[in-house]
Amino acid sequence: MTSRPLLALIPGEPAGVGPELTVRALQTALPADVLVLADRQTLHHAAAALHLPLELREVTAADPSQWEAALQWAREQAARAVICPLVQERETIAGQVDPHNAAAVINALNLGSDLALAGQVQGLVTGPTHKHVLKQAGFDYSGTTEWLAQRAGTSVVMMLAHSRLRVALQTTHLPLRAVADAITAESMERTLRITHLALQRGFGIANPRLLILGLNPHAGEQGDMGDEELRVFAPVIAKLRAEGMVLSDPLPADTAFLPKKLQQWDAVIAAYHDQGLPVLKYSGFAEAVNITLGLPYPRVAVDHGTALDIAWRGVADLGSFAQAIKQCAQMAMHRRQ
Ligand SMILES: NC(=O)c1ccc[n+]([C@@H]2O[C@H](COP(=O)([O-])OP(=O)(O)OC[C@H]3O[C@@H](n4cnc5c(N)ncnc54)[C@H](O)[C@@H]3O)[C@@H](O)[C@H]2O)c1
Ligand SMILES: N[C@H](C(=O)O)[C@H](O)COP(=O)(O)O
Repeated sequence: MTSRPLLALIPGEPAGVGPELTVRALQTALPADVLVLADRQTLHHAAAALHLPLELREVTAADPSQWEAALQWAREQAARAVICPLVQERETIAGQVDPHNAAAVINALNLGSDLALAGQVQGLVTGPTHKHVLKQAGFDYSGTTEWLAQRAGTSVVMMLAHSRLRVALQTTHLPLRAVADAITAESMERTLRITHLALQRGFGIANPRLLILGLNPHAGEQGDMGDEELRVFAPVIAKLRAEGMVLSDPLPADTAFLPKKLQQWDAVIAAYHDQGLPVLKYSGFAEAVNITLGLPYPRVAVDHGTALDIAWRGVADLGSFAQAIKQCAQMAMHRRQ
């Protein structure tokens, strides 16, 4: 038995950079044992394209009693991994998504979720998925965050983070037109509570300070440019402040990210995806990770997409993928303690 956590590792979209990053990560000393959930041939082909060694030992998800011997074999040498194979319908062509292979991606996410919910793995690390090809194949999929939340039957918050900035989102993969209506007093309160609790429990911040971005330009300019800040945000903030939470007023997003201002806060709560993530990615692309707060297990993903334009060429930055494994391992250890 080892004290290292066991994480399920899902490369994501086969035609993207996920298989390449998986193979490259497996060449390095990892801070956790991993159980790869993917198509075996795709990983071998990616390794061959990169001229990298790769040995895979197959186990079945249904029989965890086999796992320890296989994990011990993998620990002995780099470029070895244990895999629960999820067979794709078609061979992967790097850079070309194929809806026929979407089911294998979804099956990997479902298996990873089931294993994590059952406590058979202590966390889930995911590479990038291609939202459109999964939708095209008939899955009601808007993102892995939402998919895992639904399978776990819980509400979650998407937070992207690097060492200098954390950004949590009130809304995720929605058309901009739908954003204002999606932010209700209930949804906002839920987002703030989940983020507050996750920062306390997962990050050791005793009383997290949350900087809340307004929805409208100039945070509504006292209601002249939109009244959501007065009508929806302010009452929720007042209610939670009365419980002791440290929350800013709704602040204008254009100056909220000034480095001096950020020093006083532990996380920024952005109203929508492209209000918060461009700043986060500009300031830390390839070192940041995407953490799903509120799940009953740690789930950490990369901060980038499938990068079809550079897949399997060996030029993709491994930083975010490696950091996702490290962060998930740390969170799993923290929960164990
Ligand atoms: N975590 C995720 O699952 C995730 C995140 C973002 C986007 N996506 C999905 O990925 C697909 C493509 O999205 P996109 O084109 O907007 O974003 P993208 O991140 O795939 O690509 C944007 C640009 O960043 C570059 N890039 C991405 N990752 C890189 C890396 N590791 N190293 C170096 N350069 C890298 C790409 O080459 C491209 O030029 C979409 O279907 C989107 O939904 C998934
Ligand atoms: N919104 C994230 C980003 O832009 O990086 C990413 O698409 C999230 O994807 P998942 O929910 O599929 O992890």
